[in-house]
Amino acid sequence: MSYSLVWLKRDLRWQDHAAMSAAARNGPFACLYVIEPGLWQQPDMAASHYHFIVESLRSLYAALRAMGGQLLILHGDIISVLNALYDHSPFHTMHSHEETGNGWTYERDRQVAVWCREKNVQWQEHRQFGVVRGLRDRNRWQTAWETEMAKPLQTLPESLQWQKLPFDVQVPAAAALGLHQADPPSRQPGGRQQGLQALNTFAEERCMQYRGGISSPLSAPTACSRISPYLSYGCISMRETVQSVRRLLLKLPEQESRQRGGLQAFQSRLYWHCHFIQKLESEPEIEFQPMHRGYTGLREDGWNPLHFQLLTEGRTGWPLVDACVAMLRETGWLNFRMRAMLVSVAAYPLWLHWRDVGCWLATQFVDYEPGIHWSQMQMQSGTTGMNVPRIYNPLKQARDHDPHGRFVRRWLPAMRKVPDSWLFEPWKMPPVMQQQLGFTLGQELPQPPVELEQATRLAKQRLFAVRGQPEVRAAKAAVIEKHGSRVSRTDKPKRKPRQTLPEVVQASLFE
Ligand SMILES: Cc1cc2nc3c(=O)[nH]c(=O)nc-3n(C[C@H](O)[C@H](O)[C@H](O)COP(=O)(O)OP(=O)(O)OC[C@H]3O[C@@H](n4cnc5c(N)ncnc54)[C@H](O)[C@@H]3O)c2cc1C
Repeated sequence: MSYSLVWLKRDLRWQDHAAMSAAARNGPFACLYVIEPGLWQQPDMAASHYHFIVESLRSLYAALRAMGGQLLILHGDIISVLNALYDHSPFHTMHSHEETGNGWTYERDRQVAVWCREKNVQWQEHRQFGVVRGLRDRNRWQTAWETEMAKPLQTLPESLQWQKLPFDVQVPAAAALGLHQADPPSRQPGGRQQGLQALNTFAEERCMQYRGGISSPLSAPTACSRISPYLSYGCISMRETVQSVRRLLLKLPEQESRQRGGLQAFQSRLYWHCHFIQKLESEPEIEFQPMHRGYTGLREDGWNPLHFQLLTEGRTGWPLVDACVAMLRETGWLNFRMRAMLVSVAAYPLWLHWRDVGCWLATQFVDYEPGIHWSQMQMQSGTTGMNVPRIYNPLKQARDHDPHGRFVRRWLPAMRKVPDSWLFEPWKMPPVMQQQLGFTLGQELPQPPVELEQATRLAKQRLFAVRGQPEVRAAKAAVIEKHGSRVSRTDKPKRKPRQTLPEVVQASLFE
């Protein structure tokens, strides 16, 4: 008897799984995950992503087995794997979730569509977030998001007809896929249980620190929810997350204002998750080209390999920047503000193009989600054309968010010897003092490669010269029309009408 195939991608769960639920309601089905060598050769992919995925697959494998089923995990390019399965036992339908991935997965999906047509296999793609494929009108987007989030969770029928296939699990070592980067030793572990644990501990307790706690790199690791990798690889679904938060909010007594405030602010971030992914879904080119094409050529010719090397090695000399790189290496995670600051330093004083910096950061973030990542890379580099460029000064950020140097001293051992008065600009310590403390400038204490204020001013001038061009100004409206948020214009309860919408809305993200 023929069956349906469920192709799992960034949706490593069975709960609230539209693709699996549709297949299971339609008779016998089999579940497949493919480890595709081509994907792992892309410059934005890293060993940490792979290990996280393998851990998540392990927990899903056990869960399906406990239900009497099977998770096929096969290694090879997707077309060969589909051919092998089809040649062994042909299937009539393939179900998967819509994926807003990188350029490689986009191209691969086109090939899969061709294969399905040739084999007469019906490929049904289901929505997994509030992201709309083929979106025509951004104005009604938020309403569509609300509708999607309010739908009942997808369930599996009580009696399941598993199609078992005689293929052994194939999980190559990371090195066999060419993944040689170190796995951050304190990275969040993959798996649904771990995702639920992060969500529950946050919703019940940690959310009380959310407001006011998410900006400093000291408090953010516990004040933030830390669910990002579990959403990125689909260990938990967006809908179940939104619904569980809303249920909790309904139950909360009015006087629990700290918890309520935290959960409400968190909820707005969940909305932003889909809002940013929608940009890449609507325009896959923004992985490679500026969102506003008028900024093409802005940084292309100025690539400075030394600046890039100092940044990626965490040796820029600006203590907060270098401490963030050290933390990333150890944990694979940073809070929003510190991510934005790293990109800002790269894009302005170091004048590095967002694409290469973005590939490097993608390999550092365990939660790498192409839609959020590339939209944010462009926003923080000033190439969207629609957001007022926000430039984070790393010295000011350090004064505001790590005034006593606890963070930098934790991550940069050399900083432990630096007296408080030189905490923010240690390279300015008089030579005698450096000698007394046993420092050699340029070694234990790197010296910034540029003078921060001057280099930032020059970068701003270059950016604003492009921004001021009449044709660039004229093209801005089309970018807003396609990608801008409409939250305060159409769907949000109206308080004060505002004109410069995207900038106003984004402000909430800079806490
Ligand atoms: C340059 C840059 C690159 C980024 N790349 C990624 C990425 O690859 N993957 C990723 O998940 N997030 C990315 N972010 C957004 C944000 O920094 C992370 O989502 C957040 O730090 C994850 O931690 P959390 O789950 O504890 O967040 P919380 O603050 O607890 O937020 C809950 C969820 O809301 C979503 N969210 C939060 N902030 C944002 C935001 N600003 N934009 C869109 N969605 C948001 C995420 O899904 C997050 O898991 C990036 C931000 C910047 C500035």
